[in-house]
Amino acid sequence: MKTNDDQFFREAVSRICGSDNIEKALQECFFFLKHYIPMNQVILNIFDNTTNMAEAVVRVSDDGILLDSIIIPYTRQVKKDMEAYTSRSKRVWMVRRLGDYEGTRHIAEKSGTADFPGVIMDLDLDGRIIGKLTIIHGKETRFSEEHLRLLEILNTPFAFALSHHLKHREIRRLKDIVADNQMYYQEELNQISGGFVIGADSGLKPVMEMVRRVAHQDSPVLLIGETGVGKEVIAKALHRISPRSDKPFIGVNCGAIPESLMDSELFGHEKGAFTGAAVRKRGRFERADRGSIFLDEVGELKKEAQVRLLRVLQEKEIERVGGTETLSMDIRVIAATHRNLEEMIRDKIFREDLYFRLKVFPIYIPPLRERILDIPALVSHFIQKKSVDMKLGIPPSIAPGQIDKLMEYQWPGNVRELENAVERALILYNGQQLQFDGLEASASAAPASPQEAPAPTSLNLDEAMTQHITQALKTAGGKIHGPGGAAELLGINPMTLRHRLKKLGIPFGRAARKNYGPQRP
Ligand SMILES: Nc1ncnc2c1ncn2[C@@H]1O[C@H](COP(=O)(O)OP(=O)(O)OP(=O)(O)O)[C@@H](O)[C@H]1O
Repeated sequence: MKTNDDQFFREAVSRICGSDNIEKALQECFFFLKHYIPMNQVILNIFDNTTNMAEAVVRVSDDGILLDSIIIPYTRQVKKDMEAYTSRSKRVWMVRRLGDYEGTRHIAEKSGTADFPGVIMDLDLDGRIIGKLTIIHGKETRFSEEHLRLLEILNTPFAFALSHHLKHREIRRLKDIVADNQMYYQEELNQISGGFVIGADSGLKPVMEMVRRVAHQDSPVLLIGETGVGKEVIAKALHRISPRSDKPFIGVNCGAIPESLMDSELFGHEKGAFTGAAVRKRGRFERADRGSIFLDEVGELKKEAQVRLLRVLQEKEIERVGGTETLSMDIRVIAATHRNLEEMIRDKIFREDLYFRLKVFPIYIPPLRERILDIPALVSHFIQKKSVDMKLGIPPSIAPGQIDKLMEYQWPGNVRELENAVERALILYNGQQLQFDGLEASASAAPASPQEAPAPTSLNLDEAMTQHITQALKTAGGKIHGPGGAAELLGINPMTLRHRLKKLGIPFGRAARKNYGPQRP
């Protein structure tokens, strides 16, 4: 190595390895190399053999670091070229037109440099090409053998820097997955520490029966019910008993994400896809891969987002915003709504095709006023849970007559409202017994859904039975016998059920089916 080569090498390496941030390092190096080799753009590319995608990992030009990401599929020819490498004698060579050389054609076309001459260097580490460095200058530029010789001196440092960057990137990706899993296990812990379904053996029995039936399939499930009835609780229960239970459960509140961020939230984005997209971000679909995605308030999705969601459901593929790579997804979709989607279809604010995709298996969750027998267990569950959260020591007991009062109330906000009422009572707790005051004032409040008739509130056995059987009929869409029929859901003989229906005066049969609502399975 000549002395000036020695100095050149040291100066260049101090720049290539001078920063953990490869963009910054390449930019520093670019300014230095410009004194020796003509260039107005330098690109570090990788070729991923597993996905057959070529990616411009970093691009630096006279204008600075170019942020828009370029990832494109590469052809068999490129692969051949890479494989032929071992028999090629040169690691650095020039091409008259970047668009004519297979290994650079795709990225050159995408970056508008296809007509330019360039110098290409295979970056070689441990006898394997890990990427390419491409140097580009004006159309008339003639690179010399001396330029190639100088560049080749820097092969190993460039290869090292690229390899270090790729490892760093992989660690970031894995960290992301670990964070996801952590979130998931936290959820699991929450479930174990009391987040299970109260009422699974009473008012929600027909619901849980449906959940158990569908859990082992991959079919989309649509949970329908008023706000606060526990749709998310049921969605988590479904995921938990499904074969995907060891994979993530990712929730999306479709009503809470601004329209402008919806695509990036759901599908992720590439680095530089828009202002502020400084790093690549995985979307919720990608995070939910092999697990379940819970699309809460799906009725709130705007029309454009509905179209994109439909495409994902049909094609089971996503593309990150600003990306070209297509990612296959294996996801169980659980959607939920408190709105009447059929009415929204009539009003042309919800797409019918999306509705049919989502409602493959609809499950109706009845409002709390239709399953008042669950109230005592729910109240006791919330008292236990919140006493721990509020560090109250031994959970207080309930004053006599209070449970009756809670069972007489209509609960327009359903279980959520009940949970809040318990919390309020605990805050006001004076060391005696728990009182639930302030409910009477809103006892006449209308139910959250105008479609639902108020339930009987008496504890009379016949009335409670009527309520329970009516719920099973609603879940079964009025069907009595056969799979999914009310008799099966209730675990009794269809003949016995018919007998009880007559005795209790509950309408049934073909003519009465309309009573059990079109949205209910
Ligand atoms: N069966 C249940 N067992 C235990 N907790 C429940 C049950 N149902 C609801 N909850 C609790 O009530 C609250 C509301 O439930 P959840 O968020 O699942 O309702 P939702 O129907 O999804 O509401 P929204 O329509 O507003 O999204 C939560 O804190 C939840 O833990």
